[in-house]
Amino acid sequence: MTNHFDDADADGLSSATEAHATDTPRRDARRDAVERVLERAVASGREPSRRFSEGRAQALSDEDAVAAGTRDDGLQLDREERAGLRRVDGLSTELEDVTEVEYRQLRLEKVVLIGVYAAGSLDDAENSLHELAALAETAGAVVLDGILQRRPHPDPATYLGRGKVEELRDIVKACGADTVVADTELAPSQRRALEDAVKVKVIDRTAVILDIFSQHAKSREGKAQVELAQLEYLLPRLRGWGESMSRQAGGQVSGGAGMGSRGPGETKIELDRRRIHSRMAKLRREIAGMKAARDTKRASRTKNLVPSVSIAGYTNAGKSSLLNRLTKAGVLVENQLFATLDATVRRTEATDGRPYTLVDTVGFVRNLPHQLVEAFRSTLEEVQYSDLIVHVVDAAHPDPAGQIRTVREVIAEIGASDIPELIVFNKCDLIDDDRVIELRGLESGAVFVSAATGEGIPELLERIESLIPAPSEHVWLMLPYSRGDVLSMLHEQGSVLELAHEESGTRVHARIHPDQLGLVDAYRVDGHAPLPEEPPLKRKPRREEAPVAEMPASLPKYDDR
Ligand SMILES: Nc1nc2c(ncn2[C@@H]2O[C@H](COP(=O)(O)OP(=O)(O)OP(=O)(O)O)[C@@H](O)[C@H]2O)c(=O)[nH]1
Ligand SMILES: [Mg+2]
Repeated sequence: MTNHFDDADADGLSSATEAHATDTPRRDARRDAVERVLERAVASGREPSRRFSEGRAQALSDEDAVAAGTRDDGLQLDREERAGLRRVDGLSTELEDVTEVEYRQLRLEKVVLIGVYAAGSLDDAENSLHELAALAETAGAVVLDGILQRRPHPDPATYLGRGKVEELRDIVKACGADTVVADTELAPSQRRALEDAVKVKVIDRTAVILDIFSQHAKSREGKAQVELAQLEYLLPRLRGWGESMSRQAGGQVSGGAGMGSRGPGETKIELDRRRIHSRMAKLRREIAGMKAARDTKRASRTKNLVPSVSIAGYTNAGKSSLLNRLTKAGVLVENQLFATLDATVRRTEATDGRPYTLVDTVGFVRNLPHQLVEAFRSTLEEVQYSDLIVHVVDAAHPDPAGQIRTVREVIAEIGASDIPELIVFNKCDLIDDDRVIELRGLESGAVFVSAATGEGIPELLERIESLIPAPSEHVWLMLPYSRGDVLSMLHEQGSVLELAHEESGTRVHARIHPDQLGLVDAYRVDGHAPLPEEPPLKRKPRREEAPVAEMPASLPKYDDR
């Protein structure tokens, strides 16, 4: 058997305090561990050899490459708070310490990753493993080692094949890991069998993502939804005496159930189940209540006829950076997965004065746990009801097509695939011209920007403005000074194109929504005549600016009928 964990590495990693002190040693350690695993996989799988030093996480950017972007933001609001969430070494999570109901409060620390890939899909497995390592690290763990096994399908009983399970047990023992993380969603029975074999906690990708979400959710609704998702995940995975005894009764296992199957007893499990069910019911009720409040809020936005643009995309693509760049919103930006977990809505204005909202959303990830798709409809709901989806893609990522596919799948899952989509390749400061050509081939209508340098942002704004629905009706009005309310309605919801203060009132040329025509009918001076040729758009005069002196010639004469 290969030496999975040589001493030099062990030294570097055993001092987890050091690794926690700054990000770089952690990241280096993660990268080393993942590369070791991949090298082994290549050696055993006889895949064509390749360079792993190029390997990068599916989502996490290369630290050096994004450093410039990170430094420039200056908007890392709760970064310190976030850093405080990183776990402390020494809180060991031996399987026996963890009662089943507390299973959801994982304390990941020293983890070993495992994955299975089919022949020919090593590239994909590599990306996925890097991403899993990044996820584990975001959750606060240090990645020590791992096993990648090539086989057509995971073993239905133990995920890895029997020989590999033994190897895994040795690796876990040798490096003192306390958790094994599988790069997939494990069936409850697989997880159980693996735990019995390796004697430490085994969790899957879904559990890691849920854990990250639970650490980072901030709003009351976000927290409630994550808890609900966790309980949903937990429920079929409760285990205890009851089960292992019935297994014994069936003659399957005798005495070898292992410490992982020692549970708090059948009654306790039943009690837990009931408690979980009632907690879930309570959470569902609470969420329904909060949803009503959110709907009202959104309805008032919809009622205002303000178009909404949602910024969606793979996690770490730079959505929040882009929102900050577009609106100076001050949203947390981190080279971390799922930095954003609650929707941030910002109101902004097109160059012609039309207001619209920009919504930052939670990042998408491959194999998004289905419990979370359900649970995160709240942030994704903003996507569902938006007029335009700005789909941000990390241009410097090794597999942008894969990311785009994943995001579109989730968009389809939430029933938003009929909303217009604008692909934006971000982080263009990191790519060369060849790459631009390649990406253009992938998505011909895309805009290329850099949230870090501001490159391409004006063009992006222009494209957004051209794609959001514009108030379609032109009206020419003579508003008496007593109707300041109508004028402000035009400013807020429509688009005021020209305006002149005259003796008897304000003369206005504006674009409004068809269902607002009734509100201004009394003041129309265009006599509902066929609309003239559309005049060129002009920037809306600021309200404090001096009134426009003269009316343009295109304006019809005031008709005193
Ligand atoms: N070099 C470079 N880095 C960027 C750019 N835009 C964002 N980044 C970096 O990419 C990382 C992720 O940015 P975020 O804005 O947090 O990404 P996000 O898509 O909101 O991520 P989640 O909220 O985690 O889904 C940060 O380290 C940013 O500084 C860019 O244009 N160029
Ligand atoms: Mg974000």
